[in-house]
Amino acid sequence: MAIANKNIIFVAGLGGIGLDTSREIVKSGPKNLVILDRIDNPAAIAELKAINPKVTVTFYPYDVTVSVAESTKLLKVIFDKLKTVDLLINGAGILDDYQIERTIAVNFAGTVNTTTAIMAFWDKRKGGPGGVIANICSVTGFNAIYQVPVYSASKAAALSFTNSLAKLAPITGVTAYSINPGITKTTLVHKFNSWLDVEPRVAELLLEHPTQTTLQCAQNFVKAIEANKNGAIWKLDLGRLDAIEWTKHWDSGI
Ligand SMILES: NC(=O)c1ccc[n+]([C@@H]2O[C@H](COP(=O)([O-])OP(=O)(O)OC[C@H]3O[C@@H](n4cnc5c(N)ncnc54)[C@H](O)[C@@H]3O)[C@@H](O)[C@H]2O)c1
Ligand SMILES: CCCCCCO
Repeated sequence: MAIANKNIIFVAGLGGIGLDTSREIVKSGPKNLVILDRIDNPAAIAELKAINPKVTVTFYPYDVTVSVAESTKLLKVIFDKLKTVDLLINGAGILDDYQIERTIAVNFAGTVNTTTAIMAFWDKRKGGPGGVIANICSVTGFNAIYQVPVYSASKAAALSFTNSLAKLAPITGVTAYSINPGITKTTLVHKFNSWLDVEPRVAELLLEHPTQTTLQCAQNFVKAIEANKNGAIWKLDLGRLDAIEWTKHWDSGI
């Protein structure tokens, strides 16, 4: 998908990975970049507008843990204004294995509910135009950081959901792919709690290994958007962008 002249909704577009990705997206000249986020950062919005004045950058406060009905109400405001939306990026995530329910609510249910809400506007069975969803999951969805099993499982769940969305594209007209960053230096990863304190030094130990910058991640994120490959499982690790072949161990047959 060429980003130029498209309308993009970016949930969590102001975070560490999010803001650098928003910067790279704006450089590619979409018509609208609508950022939904729990954090409000007017200076960041102003900076994005200044990067490319031709792009209309708007912000709406949004917490992905609200109901589908609440999400739908916000999306209606956006669709009434934009008329069409080409890409939804779901990027919200927390990393704190003390917060079990909230981790599942933000990282998994938040992605599911926001996706479910936009289907009302896109589903071709209701005369919708279809659309594209990019879900930010994680390499921990492939193989866990087992000291944060709740976080890792929430990302595996989001990855599984995204893979199913892609398989359902012929029915719904909505395609989907996952964005799976490796360890990327943001505030999320500086320090975080392991589950039941099984490893108090988990962040310190992980950060002893090579990481990537948010800019490297963002530049590869844009390449994945441009590739626009339904069902792709993109690994964005150590400054690389690689499509992962998922190993099939069982097939439902349907
Ligand atoms: N940094 C990494 O190493 C890494 C690796 C793989 C995946 N990820 C994922 O990338 C995404 C961004 O992470 P980051 O490292 O930039 O961290 P970050 O903490 O800088 O960004 C997290 C983003 O999620 C938003 N968010 C959190 N809770 C929310 C809620 N309830 N409603 C709406 N928005 C909410 C935050 O406001 C922020 O914009 C997350 O989903 C994270 O799990 C990060
Ligand atoms: C340093 C640990 C970062 C974990 C986030 C991977 O999704």
